[in-house]
Amino acid sequence: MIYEGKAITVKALESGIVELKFDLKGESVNKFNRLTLSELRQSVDAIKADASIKGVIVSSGKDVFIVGADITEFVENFKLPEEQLVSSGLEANRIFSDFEDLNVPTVVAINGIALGGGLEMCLAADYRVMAEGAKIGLPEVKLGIYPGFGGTVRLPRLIGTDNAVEWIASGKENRAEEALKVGAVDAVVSADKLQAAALDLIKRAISGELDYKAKRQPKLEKLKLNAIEQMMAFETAKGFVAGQAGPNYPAPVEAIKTIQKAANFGRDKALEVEAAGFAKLAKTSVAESLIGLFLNDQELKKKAKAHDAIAQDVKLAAVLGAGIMGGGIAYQSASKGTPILMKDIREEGIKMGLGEASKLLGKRVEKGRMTTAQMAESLSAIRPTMSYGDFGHVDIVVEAVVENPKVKQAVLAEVEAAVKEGTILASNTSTISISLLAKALKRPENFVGMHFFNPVHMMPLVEVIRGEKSSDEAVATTVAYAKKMGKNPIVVNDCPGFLVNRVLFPYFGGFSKLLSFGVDFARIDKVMEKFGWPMGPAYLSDVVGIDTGHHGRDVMAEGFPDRMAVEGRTAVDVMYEANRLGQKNGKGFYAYETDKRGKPKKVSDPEAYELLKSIVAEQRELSDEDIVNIMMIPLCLETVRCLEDGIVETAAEADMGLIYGIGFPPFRGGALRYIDSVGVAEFVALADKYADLGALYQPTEKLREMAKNGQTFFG
Ligand SMILES: NC(=O)c1ccc[n+]([C@@H]2O[C@H](COP(=O)([O-])OP(=O)(O)OC[C@H]3O[C@@H](n4cnc5c(N)ncnc54)[C@H](O)[C@@H]3O)[C@@H](O)[C@H]2O)c1
Repeated sequence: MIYEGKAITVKALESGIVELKFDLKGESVNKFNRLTLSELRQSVDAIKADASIKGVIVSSGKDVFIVGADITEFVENFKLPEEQLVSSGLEANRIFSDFEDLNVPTVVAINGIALGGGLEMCLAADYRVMAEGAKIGLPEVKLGIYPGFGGTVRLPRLIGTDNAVEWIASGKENRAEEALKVGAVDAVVSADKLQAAALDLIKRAISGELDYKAKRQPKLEKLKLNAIEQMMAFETAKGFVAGQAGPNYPAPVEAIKTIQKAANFGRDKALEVEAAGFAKLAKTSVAESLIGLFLNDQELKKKAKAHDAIAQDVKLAAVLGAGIMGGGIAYQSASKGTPILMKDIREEGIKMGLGEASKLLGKRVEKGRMTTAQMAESLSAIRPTMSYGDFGHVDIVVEAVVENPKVKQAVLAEVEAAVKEGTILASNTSTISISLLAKALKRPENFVGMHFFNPVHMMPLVEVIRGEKSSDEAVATTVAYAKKMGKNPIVVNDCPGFLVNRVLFPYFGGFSKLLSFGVDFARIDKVMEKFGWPMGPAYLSDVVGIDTGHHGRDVMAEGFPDRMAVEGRTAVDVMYEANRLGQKNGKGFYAYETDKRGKPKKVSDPEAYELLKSIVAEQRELSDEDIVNIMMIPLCLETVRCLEDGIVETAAEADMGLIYGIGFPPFRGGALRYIDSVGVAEFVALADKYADLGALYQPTEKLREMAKNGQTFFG
């Protein structure tokens, strides 16, 4: 044994060939944590010191090669001052360069996924052999940073600037055939032949049949592009990538700028450019938010998994109501492999639900994601019915009829009588308290909320609501069913609006205030879209439906009269009374025309402006910053209240709920991380500045305490 550590071993294979194997003890995958990096340093030194070594094969003892850096370590690491980040980056890079500079040939056997630092390790070797099923890529931009172990230097020198820019700026994972095509790897073989192929390569390099030094050389030199070619490649790429990523996600463009800046340098100088840019990105709030988001998502998955032990298997589901939501739920369940009965009281309802499902399936066939046979199979897994005939075999029923407590209670009592004892009943209500609906049931312990978002097939979140009497089994089974449907479930406690809508309505409260000050809604939309929302509040109201918003607002006002009570006529009342219901009837805040592709296109409508004149209480001149604050403060404070009231258990779940449920700008990390990034004390002071706008702008006592004590939501 030449080296033996907890993450890496180096041992002799045969006639001067050694194997450097990554196999992190106590973990299911290999990752580049501090330990692995320091052991790589020692391994490389040990190889260097042993003159008998003639060649090195790098391999993995796990199913994956190396999944990338240990992202949990980023949080601590990135707190270091920028200069220290640069120097630790350069120190890490010296290890990879020393490995690359070994006086003997090196071959990597990529048996499974090799991402980020994992791929950068491979790039430092002379030759790469890849197993057919493996995937490689540099996904760092998804975390608001770029590759920092030489990826921006070695990849363009190996596969050409255009390909490297595409790989790095998109962060995509690449299959073996793509990797081979662009020259990122030298050979692709079936998994069982990988070791033999690596051995064969190294022997040929040792014997001199392959010139490994010539193979290595381009990675040590400047890029092979003349000035004009460079300008063409980089300027076009920057423009295109900036357009795709948008101004709030700087990392992809920074990566291109770095490749460009280092284009005329040899490896070592180029690595210095990379390290400087990496440290800058690591210190941005975008990187902090996106890394936080990744870690929050991990926490969410862990929490959802904890329910598995007591969850019942859902073999057959049912949905009541074949409307917008019912149709979407049926499609999602069937296409993910759980057959579902779809019941409605109206023939047209069923036709609509089925029509919606077959439209969505048809689109998947069109895009080549599904065969027509699979489409037929999914469609036949949706069984439309107008009776409770087969409900005796159903494991879970999702109720998605109209949003009316009396109707829902009646329907739930009716279905309870038609199902077996252990069947879980779940309501897809958007706002009505689960404990209230449970009052109509004989077995309230089997009842929970299962709140999907529209459109069901697109929106990743499902809120699973635990009512006062819901059992752990009912919650666990619903969580498991949501996961099986490909969704991210978050368990929340009961209150009107649950987490997401309880937080969304105060945001609309802010919107109402702005309109009462005479601010143009189209300007508000623009400002909030620039802030990072996928659509502004006026457009969102039109998409959701003014009637839905109007109704929800009243339910929330009843639930939280101290701060959500409606004061006088608002913009939503005006629109509702004028029968401007939004996209569904072609006019709301905007008017809607159909574009060439048959999609609704919003246009300005003077009539809407005329109507809104009646609700302007007082004309105020407000800056764009005021608009953001007036919209965001109520949303953030309500999220704080949800956490304090125990509606949601952790800050991570609250933030992820908003990102997955309503498209809160991911680069801002969620409402609570947004407060952290403003500074808790600064945020409280900001809210106090708008105190005249009412109770929605009132920080909680606990938040004031946090501000005083210098606490944050995320460490
Ligand atoms: N639309 C959304 O954006 C959205 C989002 C999340 C949750 N929700 C909630 O989902 C539920 C359904 O909303 P929707 O937008 O799909 O409504 P919808 O009006 O499109 O559909 C409701 C369907 O229920 C049917 N129905 C009525 N009474 C019934 C009964 N007794 N048995 C069976 N079917 C019956 C109706 O015929 C209709 O087809 C509501 O509680 C709503 O608050 C809606």
